[in-house]
Amino acid sequence: MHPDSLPPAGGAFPSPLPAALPRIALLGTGGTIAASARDAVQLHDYRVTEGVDAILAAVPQVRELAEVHCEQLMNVESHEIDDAGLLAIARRVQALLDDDGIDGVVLTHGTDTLEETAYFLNLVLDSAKPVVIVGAMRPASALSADGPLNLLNAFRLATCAEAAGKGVLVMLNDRIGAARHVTKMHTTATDAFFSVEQGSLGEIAGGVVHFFNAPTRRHTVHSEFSLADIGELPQVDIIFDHLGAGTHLYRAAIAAGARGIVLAATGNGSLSPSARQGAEEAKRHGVAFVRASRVGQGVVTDSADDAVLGTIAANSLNPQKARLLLMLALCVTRDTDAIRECFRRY
Ligand SMILES: NC(=O)CC[C@H](N)C(=O)O
Repeated sequence: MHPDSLPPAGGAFPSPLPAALPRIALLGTGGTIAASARDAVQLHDYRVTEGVDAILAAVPQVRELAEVHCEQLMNVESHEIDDAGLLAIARRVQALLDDDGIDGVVLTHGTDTLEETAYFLNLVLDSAKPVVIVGAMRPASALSADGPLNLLNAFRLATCAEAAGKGVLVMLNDRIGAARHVTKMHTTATDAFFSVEQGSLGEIAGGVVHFFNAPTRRHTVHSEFSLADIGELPQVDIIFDHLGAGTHLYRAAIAAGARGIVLAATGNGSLSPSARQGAEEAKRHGVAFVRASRVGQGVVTDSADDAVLGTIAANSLNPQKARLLLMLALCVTRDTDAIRECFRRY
């Protein structure tokens, strides 16, 4: 060894200053990740009881990855979140992303409507900083609870340079989902989330983030939608079509002030006779009408009837995501062709 590289007599080299940890905001909204049940084998009948501080305290390893700024936005099951709550979440996330002292955001959320919040944020947030939404399928009190590892993985992702600029990401069961594609496909299993068309963006294995894909649809900094343009979200209702459907739900939606209707149509966006009458009624009232599919996979293709009825194909968005895109589109335009273009672009 060269004498210069020897430690000074009687001591080690002065240790380098520890690198500053990324500063991540952890926002709690509730859900199963924040829930507990009466005993460890009670997996499905539980209540939201834990604050986001307690969720974080259960995973001390997070503190090795990030300096955490914790905030409780609400503490509810995600099927209780309304449009005003969604907007409030989005505005707070944006404010934190605008803060130079914050490098990324992790949001805990119930899984039932997680994909809706994820897709909405993906469309409205104006930042390339990582935003990761995380939930759990088993309550915190359960044997083999999945929340703690999901949370650690969410921080691994939010502190990974590669996660920047990829839109809003969803972390459950080791897999990285893109907000545009990921959807809940199982009622109770820990592998409840899938991205059917695109597959996962990547996974966390061996504690390391691995990306395999990137989102192809516009999002975040490339999206034309902005929270600044939104006062409140317009009413858009989803109607589920089926054999033997009636026309009353279309009339009710229009009478209740809907500015848009999304049809969870059969097959490739086919309209039952009642849905067709509903679309005609919507057109008479200037209500936008989107044909999504109840099938769960595939693109709803354009139809010659769209020109007659003024209907809009939802591309591959499921009805609940099509609803969010239609709400945002209606904030900026009433033009059917412009809304059609949104469904091709996002
Ligand atoms: N696994 C879950 O998070 C579902 C629990 C609850 N229904 C929610 O969405 O908040």
